[in-house]
Amino acid sequence: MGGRRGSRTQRKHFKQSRENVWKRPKTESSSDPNNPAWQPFATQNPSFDEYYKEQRIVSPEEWDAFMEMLRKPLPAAFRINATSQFCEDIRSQLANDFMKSLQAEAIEGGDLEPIKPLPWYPDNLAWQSNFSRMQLRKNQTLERFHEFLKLETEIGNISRQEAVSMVPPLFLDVRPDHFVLDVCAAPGSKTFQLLEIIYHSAKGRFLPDGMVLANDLDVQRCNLLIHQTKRMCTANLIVTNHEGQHFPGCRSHKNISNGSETTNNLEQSITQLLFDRVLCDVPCSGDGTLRKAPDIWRKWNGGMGNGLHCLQIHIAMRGLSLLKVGGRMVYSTCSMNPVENEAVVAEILRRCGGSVELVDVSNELPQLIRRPGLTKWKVRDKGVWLPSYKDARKLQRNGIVPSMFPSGKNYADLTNNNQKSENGESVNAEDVVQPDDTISSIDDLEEEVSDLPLQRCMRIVPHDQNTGAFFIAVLHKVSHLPAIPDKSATSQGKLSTRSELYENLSDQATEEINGLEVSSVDGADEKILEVASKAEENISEMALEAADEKISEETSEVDEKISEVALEADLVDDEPAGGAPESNSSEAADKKTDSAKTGEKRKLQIQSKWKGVDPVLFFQDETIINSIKTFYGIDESFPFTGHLVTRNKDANHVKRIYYVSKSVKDVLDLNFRVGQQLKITSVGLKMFERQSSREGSSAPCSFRISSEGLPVILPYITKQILYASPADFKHLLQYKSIKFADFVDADFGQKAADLMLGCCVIVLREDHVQADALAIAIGCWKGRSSLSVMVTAMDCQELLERLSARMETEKNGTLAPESLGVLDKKQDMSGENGTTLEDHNVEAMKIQDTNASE
Ligand SMILES: C[S@@+](CC[C@H](N)C(=O)[O-])C[C@H]1O[C@@H](n2cnc3c(N)ncnc32)[C@H](O)[C@@H]1O
Repeated sequence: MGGRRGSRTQRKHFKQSRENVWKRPKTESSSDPNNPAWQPFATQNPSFDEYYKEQRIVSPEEWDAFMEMLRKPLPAAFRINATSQFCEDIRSQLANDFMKSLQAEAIEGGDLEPIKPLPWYPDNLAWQSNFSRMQLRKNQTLERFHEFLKLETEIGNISRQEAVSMVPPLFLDVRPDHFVLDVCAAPGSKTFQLLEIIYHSAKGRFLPDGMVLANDLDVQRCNLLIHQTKRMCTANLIVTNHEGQHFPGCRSHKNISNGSETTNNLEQSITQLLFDRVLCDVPCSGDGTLRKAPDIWRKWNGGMGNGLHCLQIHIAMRGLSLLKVGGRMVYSTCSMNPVENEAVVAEILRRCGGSVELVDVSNELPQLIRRPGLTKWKVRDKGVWLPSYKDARKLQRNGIVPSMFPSGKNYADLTNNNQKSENGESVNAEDVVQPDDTISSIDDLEEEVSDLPLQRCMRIVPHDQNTGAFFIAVLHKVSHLPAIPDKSATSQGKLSTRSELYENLSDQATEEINGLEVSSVDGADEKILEVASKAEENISEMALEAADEKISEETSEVDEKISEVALEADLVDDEPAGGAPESNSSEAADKKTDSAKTGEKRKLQIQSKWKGVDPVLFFQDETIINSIKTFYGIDESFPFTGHLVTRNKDANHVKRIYYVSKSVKDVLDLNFRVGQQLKITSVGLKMFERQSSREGSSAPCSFRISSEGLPVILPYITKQILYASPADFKHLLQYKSIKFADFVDADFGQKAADLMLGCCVIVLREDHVQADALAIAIGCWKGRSSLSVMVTAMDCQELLERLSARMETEKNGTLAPESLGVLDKKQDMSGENGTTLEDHNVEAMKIQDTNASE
């Protein structure tokens, strides 16, 4: 079953592409070679050649090899889900079965290695196949491999992900207790990987201490991410929907114990949302994915990166301000453009003035071939090369800012001999050209070279190891960020008026760029106005950081008020959440007005209620909680109180109860205290679902355990749980519903008959005395005369095959699939009993248990 026992949800709506869905939509004619209108993609673009030759991203001698590789299709890469209970089976199937059986085909086709583990990925968990899609369909051996890839992806045991895209999470050095922020997370490949790393290093513990907060600006992509990560079955994930550059700080100035709000636990809760690790996989022009998305050849132009540079800096700066001192942040793009890469890293280093270091990670992942970051590059704008910012000024290129250049210098400061920025404030010493730097004539200046250690950045180029291209920089926060004024678009580029900014950005807003649709007029307007107003107000990320970190008593009080007011305002038109008191609406409104004056910036983030987003509420209905505990005999040691949440305001009609880890619970507690600054689109692991069938409502407990939640609670269940022999377990998977009298093990049949009506858990009896979290177990329905599985047909098939394969491998002789009467897959799935109870409804329940209405 997928992921950590797998989410059994239908994935058909999300099939198009998990990794790449945020990219440009393919036109019908461009994607289907069988369509008569289909034309092969042009795989050249003269401006691309000119741009990158000039940037010298590879040496002139390598240019042809680089271009040749860019024109070849990208080999398929995938990762085995390290937390899947079949991880080892799959790894061994790849190494022992497919590697050998595919070898002959590969040699025939001229490839030496058909599939191979990526040497730099730990534990042989990531693989690359050298077959193209067409080849995979060619013959039976390949088709079998193709089917394997499809099924295991569907189940969640493997994830298709571009090899280079797997690199950034590996450099984050994530540990099981870390709080990790994934700022631009959708569609979630790296979030999934981060969670895997947390779980894997937590050594099988189903509730690690850490958590991942995955954020994305685009709500639809957030939904894709939620779907994708469902397969992880994790209680340690929060998904939010914010602009990364304005991600809320959630600073609470009350040091409240957890217990005062939701529990009696006296542990101190967190008072600010800070992270041990931050991943900024920012929106970019994406030309590193040319091999996978060849339509980029046609769309590519030299200005694409310029339009994203400032946003990338803002997102990265916000990421750094949310990072704990001592923490690590990875900045990455799938672009080859230095303006989106080294220039951004250089600018954040300058802004952080020594509080952030670029880490030399040359000793980490030594088998990954990478090249050092560039220290010199040029900027191209509207077909003209600009070696330094002075050229941009000369040519009045308003869209170009000093930080795009290697030196980051604003020559206006030089020529004006002025140590003040344009808004009159002192600028960061590192940005000012010092006297001994003075250039006698700025016309002398040709090519700029950065004096920052940008060679520590990593560039992955396609022809080094047959991949896409990627850029990665690893940053370490050594101390609090300095409080310095913003020197973003306005002060740097003399873009002092809204109209200038508008014009500048409109020029750039011509392309649909990865993850950021700047082509739409509305979208562009919104972005432009936002940047313009930001520039006018001179509100910087640094100022926010300063406010966060060097907060005075006074501001602290103000913030607290804002939070309280926001919370109260929330409560006026909503029901109390988390046991917080109700408030008087006019008072709240007054307070809100006062606070609004003092906290204009923050007000934007603290909306009293997030429109269109279900509230997150702690579930505290003791009657229901106790009925669940009693029915399933849940051991007292299972942390229940304060860990259950719902998204339904109507306590009487709660359909799903989600479980959250301690780390997520702490963040939710904090979020309530700060007036729900986080716009949470998804949180928690679906643990219990209300039975709505006729039989279900007559069962003693109206909630069943969901498939996703089962692994977490399994070790704590003492009632409604049975251990089936391999033969009976397989029969259940095969026939889906079995009468008590028909079980091979009559004793088991009798025990099943003795269970209470309703949901129960059947564990595969191995050597376990007691089920542990890694045991193979399925949710079933105990009807009046039979037991029915509550698992999707696809998951049943996967489980059956995996169990059969395991048993064959173990060669214990007695449990060969044939001897267990395992039916042919097709026969099995097409039968009436193929209907399963996943996503149960009344009808499904009736069909499954044919005797239910007796
Ligand atoms: C390169 S993709 C991220 C890919 C993702 N990390 C993964 O591995 O699956 C960039 C993402 O940034 C999002 N995005 C664009 N602008 C953003 C912003 N201002 N704040 C946060 N996310 C943003 C896009 O919606 C897109 O999903």
